[in-house]
Amino acid sequence: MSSIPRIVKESFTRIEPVADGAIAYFYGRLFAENPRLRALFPPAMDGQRERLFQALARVVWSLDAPDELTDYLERLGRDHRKYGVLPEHYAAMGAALIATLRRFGGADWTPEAEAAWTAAYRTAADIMIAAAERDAATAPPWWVAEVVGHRRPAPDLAVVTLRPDRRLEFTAGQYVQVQTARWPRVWRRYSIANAPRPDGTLSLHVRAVPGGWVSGALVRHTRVGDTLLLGPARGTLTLDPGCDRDLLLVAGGTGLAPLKALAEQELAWGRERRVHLVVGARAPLDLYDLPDLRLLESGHPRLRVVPVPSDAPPHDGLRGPVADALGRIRERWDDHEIYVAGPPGMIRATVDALQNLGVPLDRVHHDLLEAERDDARTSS
Ligand SMILES: NC(=O)C1=CN([C@@H]2O[C@H](COP(=O)(O)OP(=O)(O)OC[C@H]3O[C@@H](n4cnc5c(N)ncnc54)[C@H](O)[C@@H]3O)[C@@H](O)[C@H]2O)C=CC1
Repeated sequence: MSSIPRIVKESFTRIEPVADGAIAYFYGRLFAENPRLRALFPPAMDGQRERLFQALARVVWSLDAPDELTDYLERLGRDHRKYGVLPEHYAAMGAALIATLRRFGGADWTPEAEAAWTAAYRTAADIMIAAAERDAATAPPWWVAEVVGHRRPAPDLAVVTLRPDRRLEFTAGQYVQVQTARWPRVWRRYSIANAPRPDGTLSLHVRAVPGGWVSGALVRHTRVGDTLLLGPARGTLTLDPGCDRDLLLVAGGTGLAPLKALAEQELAWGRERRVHLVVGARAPLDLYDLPDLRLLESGHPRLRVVPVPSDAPPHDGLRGPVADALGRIRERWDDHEIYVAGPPGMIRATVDALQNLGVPLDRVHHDLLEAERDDARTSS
């Protein structure tokens, strides 16, 4: 068996403690030697540095799991198309990476380590390039989408409806990356809030978070007729068409978006499954989509929508943390397939509550890791 994984992992453990300096050096060197590449990256590099290191760590630690690694690299290669990355850029990245490792690898950086990293990088780059080329045969690197609807149900919220210039295929529950003209090369993820529609439009639920570049631009500075760029649809928070258990969908704030899409999809399939959509929000004003949800409910007896404002004064409905409300809506959920989306704390509290109610964890689907990653960013 090849010794490359072992050598690469061992030398990577020397780099991890000095990751910040190493990544800063890597980009400094890359841009000094290839000034034109700077234009592919956003003006502020903070999140970028973190993402690069996370991707590198994931590749290094999966070297012993070739199938998983190939899947990941192929996805990475396809996703890099929207940044304008070309095959020739990989050699420049590889040279800067090896130069960085040589500098930060200390006394353990040997010719053997350099040979192992060079071989591993070349293999990874070849997989990414090949996946990007295959993808280019069927899909554009990005879609230009016109804003055809922009509703502000609350000062910091917008429901934005977009019409891509060509059909953007997606499965209910997936997300797209969005770039606004105001913040070139800055991409942010938003869940698509609808099941695929015949006219190809898609809606996003956006809350302007404090200091949020893209979210602020989408809520406050975007009008009907503007255009945005969209990346391809991604994500695994999707329904299993073979599963016939009733559905419980638990949303917190704009985490409603993917769950509304799942509810629409399930209802469009027209099966017997019943759907509970529990919508957590801080205040009644934050139940921004309730009129639409009530309309959907009125046309589908199998759907029940339960709004749960957490910080609202007493009223005649349910209130309090959405996790606490579940046991009051129904005693048992262990016969349901369950999807949860919202802020990381809400996802964690909901999963704990479901576990206490006896629900097996393999029935509970969520994007906690990705929600944490989004939340950790100072600007969204
Ligand atoms: N696939 C997913 O999981 C998606 C997740 N999101 C995430 O959902 C969040 C939505 O943000 P907002 O609308 O501002 O939500 P928010 O801050 O207004 O909270 C929504 C609900 O979650 C509860 N909550 C918030 N923090 C909590 C905590 N630490 N523990 C327990 N409950 C908590 C609130 O009481 C409220 O009921 C964002 O973090 C966004 O990234 C958005 C779309 C998709």
